[in-house]
Order: sequence, then C-alpha cells, then structure tokens
Amino acid sequence: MAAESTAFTLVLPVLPLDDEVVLPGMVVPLDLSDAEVRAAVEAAQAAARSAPGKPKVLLVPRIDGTYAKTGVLGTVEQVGRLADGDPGALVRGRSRVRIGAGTTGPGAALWVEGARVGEDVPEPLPGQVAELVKEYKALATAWLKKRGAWQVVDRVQAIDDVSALADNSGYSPFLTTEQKVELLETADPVARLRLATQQLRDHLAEQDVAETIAKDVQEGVDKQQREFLLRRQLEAVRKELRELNGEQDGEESDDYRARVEAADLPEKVREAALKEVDKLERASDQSPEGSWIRTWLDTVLEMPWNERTDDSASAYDIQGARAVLDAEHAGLEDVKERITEYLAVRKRRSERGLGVIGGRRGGAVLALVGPPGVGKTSLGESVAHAMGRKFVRVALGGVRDEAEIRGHRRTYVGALPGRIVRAVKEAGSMNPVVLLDEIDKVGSDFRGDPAAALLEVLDPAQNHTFRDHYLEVELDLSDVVFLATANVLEAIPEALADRMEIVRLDGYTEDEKVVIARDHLLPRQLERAGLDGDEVTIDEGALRKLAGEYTREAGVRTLERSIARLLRKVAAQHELGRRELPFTVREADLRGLIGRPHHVPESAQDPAERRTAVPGVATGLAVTGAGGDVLFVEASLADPETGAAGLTLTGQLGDVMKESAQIALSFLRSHGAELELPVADLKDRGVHIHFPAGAVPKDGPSAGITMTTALASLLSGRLVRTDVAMTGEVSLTGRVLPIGGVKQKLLAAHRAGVTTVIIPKRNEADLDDVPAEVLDKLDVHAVTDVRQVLELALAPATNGAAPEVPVAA
Ligand SMILES: Nc1ncnc2c1ncn2[C@@H]1O[C@H](COP(=O)(O)OP(=O)(O)OP(=O)(O)O)[C@@H](O)[C@H]1O
Repeated sequence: MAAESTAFTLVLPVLPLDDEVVLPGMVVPLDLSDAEVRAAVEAAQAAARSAPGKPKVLLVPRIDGTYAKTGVLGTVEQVGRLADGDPGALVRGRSRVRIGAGTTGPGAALWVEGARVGEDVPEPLPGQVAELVKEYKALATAWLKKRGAWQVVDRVQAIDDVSALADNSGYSPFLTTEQKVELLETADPVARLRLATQQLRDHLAEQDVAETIAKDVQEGVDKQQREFLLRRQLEAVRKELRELNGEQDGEESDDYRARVEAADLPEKVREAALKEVDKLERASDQSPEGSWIRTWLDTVLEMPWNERTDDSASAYDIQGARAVLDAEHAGLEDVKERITEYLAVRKRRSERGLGVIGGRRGGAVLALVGPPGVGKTSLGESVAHAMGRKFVRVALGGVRDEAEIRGHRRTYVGALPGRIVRAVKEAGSMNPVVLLDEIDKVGSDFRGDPAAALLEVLDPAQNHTFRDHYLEVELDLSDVVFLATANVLEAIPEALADRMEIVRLDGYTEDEKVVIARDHLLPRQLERAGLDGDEVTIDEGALRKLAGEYTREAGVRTLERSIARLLRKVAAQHELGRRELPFTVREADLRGLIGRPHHVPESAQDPAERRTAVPGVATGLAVTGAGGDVLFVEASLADPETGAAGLTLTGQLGDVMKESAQIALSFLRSHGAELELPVADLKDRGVHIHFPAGAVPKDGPSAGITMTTALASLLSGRLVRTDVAMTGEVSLTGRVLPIGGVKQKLLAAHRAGVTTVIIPKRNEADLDDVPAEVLDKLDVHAVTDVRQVLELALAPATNGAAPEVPVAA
C-alpha cells in the first residue's frame, strides 16, 4: 500500500515536460535550449549552492498546458552538450512527489512545495504479486526479444523491486503520454505493476494481430506477383508458339478474360467464369478441354444475366392486356377471363412486393388443356404480348431424359445446357413467358424423370436457384412466367398437375369456327398467299362448309390448312390467267377448287351405306387426344359350329374398356330375358366386339352403354337409330353412371351430324358448359338406366322386312 506523507517538506523548481513523462529510475537527457527547462535547471543549480547534494528539480508532465498532479523528483546529473550539439542536461528520476502549493525561490523558475509519496510493498511478496512480477518480466522479455534488445532483457530480469519494475515501463515507446501519466499517478506499486502488465499484454496482442495481417497481405502480394509473372511468361510462350504455327496474335484465349471482365455478370457467375478462364489459359490450345471450356464460356456470356424486358404498361393496365387477348383470339370468353384474372392477381401481388403464389396451392402456372388446334400455343403467345414480354416455346413432346430439362454434366461428350436454360438464352431476357408445350407428353425411363426436374423449375420456392447440370451456376427463374399446354389432362404427371391451374379449351362449335376463320385465319392466309383482302374473300356459306364437311376436328388447324389450299389455288389460277380478281369463293366453288368434302354426316349418307345399316352397330361418343369424336361399336356372334366361345375384343382397348365390355355382356346375360332379348343365343356362342379405327388405342368406361346397345341390337335384330349417339358407363344392374368430357362429346356429336344424344342423368349439370347453339340443335336425353337407352336408341322391329331407318331432318 502506498503510505502518503502529507507533510510538504520539499520546495522544488518545476521542470515542465511536454508530451513526455519521466518515471523514477529513468535517466533522460533534456534540452536546455528550451527556456522553461533552462530556468528550472538554473534555479536548481542556484539552490544547490546553499544546500548539500545535486541540484534537484520537480519533473512534471504537462498535457495541453495542464500539469499532472504528481511529479518526480529529479537530480541533475550532468550539464553539457547533447548528441546534436545543443546544450543539455542529464536528469535522473528519483521518487514520486505530490505537488503542493506554489512558493518562491531563486531564478525565473516556478517553485512549488512537494511531499514525497511513500511506497509500501509487503515483504516477502504474496504469491499473487510474485506471479504478476513473473508475468510482467515474461511479457517484457517477449516484447524486447522481438526488437532484438537483448541487453535490456537482462536488465529487466534483474529488477526485483515491484515499484521499479512497474516504472521501467516508462521506457516503453508504445505507451502514450496519457498512459505513462496514469502509471505516474498510480502510487500503489502493485496496482501500478498490474497496470503496466495489462498495457504490455494489450500491446503484444495488438502487435500479433497486426503481424498476422501484415503477413497475410505480404503473402497475397507475393502470390499475385508470382501469378502475374507466370502469366506473362505463359503469354510469351504462347505467342512464340503462335508465331511458330503462323497464327495471328491476340486471339480469343486472352480475349475471354477481357470478355468476362467486361460482361455484366452476377458476382458468383463472374467468379466461376474467371476460374474457367484460368483453366483455359493453362490448357493447351488444341486440347479437348480447351474447347469444352470455350463452349461453356460462350454459353455463360450469351446468357441474359441482367437483362429483363420492362413489363409493358399494358401488363399493369389489365384492361389493355385483356384488349390484346381479345384482339388476337375470337371467342374463348372463359379462357380469356381466366387469363385476365391470372394477370390481375399477378399484378396485385407484385405491386405489394409479394412473390408468385407457389407450392401445391396452384396458381403459379396456368395449364391450357385441350385438343390440337384450339389455340393453346397462340394464346400463350398472346399472354406474352399482353404482358410485353418475350415469348419462347419449349416443346416437351417425347422428352424422356431428365438431361433434356436440366442439361448434361459438362464431362459428357457433346454436353449441352437443358431446354430451360436454352429457352432463357433464346429469349434474351430473364423474365420471358415460357410455354412448356405438350407437358402431357413427357415420359420417364432409366434416364431419369424429366417431370421431377420440371417440378423444380415450376416451384417458386426453388426456382430462384435453379441449377442446370451444364451451366453449374445458379439461374434465377423466379421472374419467368411459365405456361403449359396439354392435350389430355389425365396424362399430365400428377405431381405437375398439382401445381397447375387448369384451363380447359374443349373445342369450337361450327359458328365459332366460322368467326375465327373469317377474322383470323383468312386474313393471315391471304397474306401468306400474297393476296389482298379486297382481291379474294370466302363467304360465310363456304367457310361453314369448309368447317363442317371438309374438316372434322375440335380445333381449327385443318380448317386453316384448307383455307390456305383454297387460296393457293385461286392465286395460281389468277396467275395462269384463268381467273379474274376480285373473286368471292362461295359454297358452290369449293368442289371445283379443292375437290369433294371428306366428312359427310352419316345422316346424309345413302341409308344402305350407313354404318348403322346392320344390326349390332351403335354410335358412341368418346374423347381422344384430338378432342371429342364419334365412334362406332360393332358386335357379332360367332357361328356355334365354327366360332370359338367366349368374349373377343379388338380395337386396341385398355383394361378398363375390356372390363366394361364384360359388364355389358353380363348385364345382358342376366337381364336379357326381361328385355325380351333372345339371350339363349349367347349360350355357347362367341361374342366379338370391335371398335373401328383399330389402330387408335382407346380406354375408359364411357362406352358401356354403347356396347350394351350394340349387343342388344345384334340379339334383337333391331337397328340402332342413325341419329342417336350415346355415352355412359353401365353397371351390372343396368344403371347408367356418369362419365367425363360431356362438352367435347356433344361438340363432336354436333359436328358429326347426330341429332339425339344420350348422356347419364348425373352429367346433366355439365350441359351448362355446352354452347347454346349446340344444345339447340341436339335432343339430349339424360338417363339413369340402360333400359331407357335401349328404348331410345333401338329402331322398331321390322319382322324380317327391310329395316325402316329414321332419317334425321
Ligand atoms: N380463338 C381463336 N382465335 C383466333 N385464332 C385461333 C383461335 N384458336 C385457334 N386459332 C388459330 O389456330 C391455329 C392453331 O392454334 P395453335 O397452334 O395455337 O393450337 P394448339 O392448341 O396449340 O395446338 P397443339 O396442341 O397442336 O399445339 C393458330 O394459328 C391460332 O392462331
């Protein structure tokens, strides 16, 4: 403990030290050319003349003009010249002095009273203090060794006095004046040593960090320099080689570095690209690796990393978007409405900074489902127009290899990025509309599952970091608007369908086709044929006949082709001088221009030529990938002598359809008698049911009542009415169960010229979707029991005479 004497027994001249501190035990030279220093020394010398001992001064640190409260009594050891020749004095610090009041003395110096600060260190040192002494010495030694001050190490090691050891820190160049004043004013020697130790420890730690940094920096610089030098050498070698081979200087390889550096790439992509450039520069010009890397770099450089089209004003003006849809497509009110809703929601969410709706809740992806030629692809294109975005179509039909979607690994010979990456590249922007065409036709096999890769592409939670195997760097697909098309909903892999919002396009009525042809197909084909709208027109009657008798399809693709053929003929005739323009094509001209129609309704056929002109043939309605269609079911009984027993089914039927045939047969076997059918005929006789268009695979239960009707007609010998078509599943008890695709089937019935349609009662609600103009022309019967079907469909018995077949009006 420091014991302090309060008796101010000393009277000393003050020697101010600016930004310097002298602690007891230190010997320092002072410059006498400084007036205050000189005044103090001279005053001390004057006083010493009348007292014993060396001249004494009070060394007091002064910071910004303020004196410390404690000074050090110093003795002037010697007066002479400093190393630079200026007059100087050598002063030794002796002991701490507490400064008292000012007083007077000889000379110009400031005189004060002082009291010696006593010091009290316990003997022997308690363990803690001894440890502290050890620590201080170890730290001081470490520091001194770093500076190579070996002599000083020994001196410090030799100090045993706690106070002197702490004051030794006064020499430390790394301490600030304030830190030294703190040491000076800490009277307790143990506390002071603790402080000095802490200061030393902090400094060493700081120094360590600084050194590591310095070392790292140095190493970095070395590596860069080495790399730079090596590159220069490599460049020189390459240049020599090129000259040897007579090539031009300054070709691509070095170019890639510049191109990558100049390109607007996201940081991670740039890093990856530069890494490849490094590899390229090391690879020899002819190595295959070099050419892979170049192809990869080309792909990366061609990607529109930071390109995006401005969402056109119309995307944010939903009315404008709707106008675009209306202008480009006739009809399709429901579909356009649905697309408009989709755009509106998207707009509102983006205005609120929300992402696309994702996951299994659907909504992220619109899927347009319907038969060919109903405008799915062209609607997708219209969506892009409406949003002011680029449009790219990705054909997925027949894709079985996951790598088609996600790319091949680069080590693969002839590796390519997947279709998604190629689509974005083709679009030249990161926010195009991408139409995944025929998504129902992706398959999967041993080469992986493309549908799984598509799931990732379509999932908003994942697609902002889509990773193509070839590209290897992440691609953000979150701004891409994905649309999908499919012919058959059931064929879309279920997990994918789950993520889609299904919009159905079931096909057009004849009236709609006429409008589409007049407003869209004809103008487009006129232009293709190099004709003007006022040179050739096709009147409505002709268009109707084209739609009704020259084509039989749900969409308008063949219709468009027929119009094109017609216009080519007219153009050619005109060029050959055989036809004057302007010319209006009328119904009567069609035959002369493009030949006879291919699709005459059954009802318009000669009765003897009709499919249903013999018992055992019934007209069914089905939905295929091409839309709705009529199909004729034929049944026959084998000769008991020559034919095989049992049920034979032909026409590429699926399992469900086969079972449905069994049910129809079983129903007749058990209920035939009550229907007054000669079911005994069925005994021991083989039954054959055939679905023509034998090459087209068919499945599903909806032909149940048609098969029952065909068999009943066969057994009874009653013909099936030509104007009747039917659809419905049959149960073992003869109930008629609901089926799907009512709208498509009714459109098909109407196209084929059928006038009476039988559907299951439970499908009545589906009639709401059927266009009124079609319903008006059809006599639709909703039934619950197959007996009603037979009543409606079978023509009256003819008793062996030529059957009288009702003909539709
Ligand atoms: N409602 C419509 N209004 C105007 N044009 C239409 C309409 N529907 C179809 N078209 C035209 O019919 C043609 C065929 O359509 P598109 O190719 O889009 O059919 P799709 O349904 O995509 O067929 P696929 O399934 O075979 O791809 C296109 O030229 C399209 O512009």
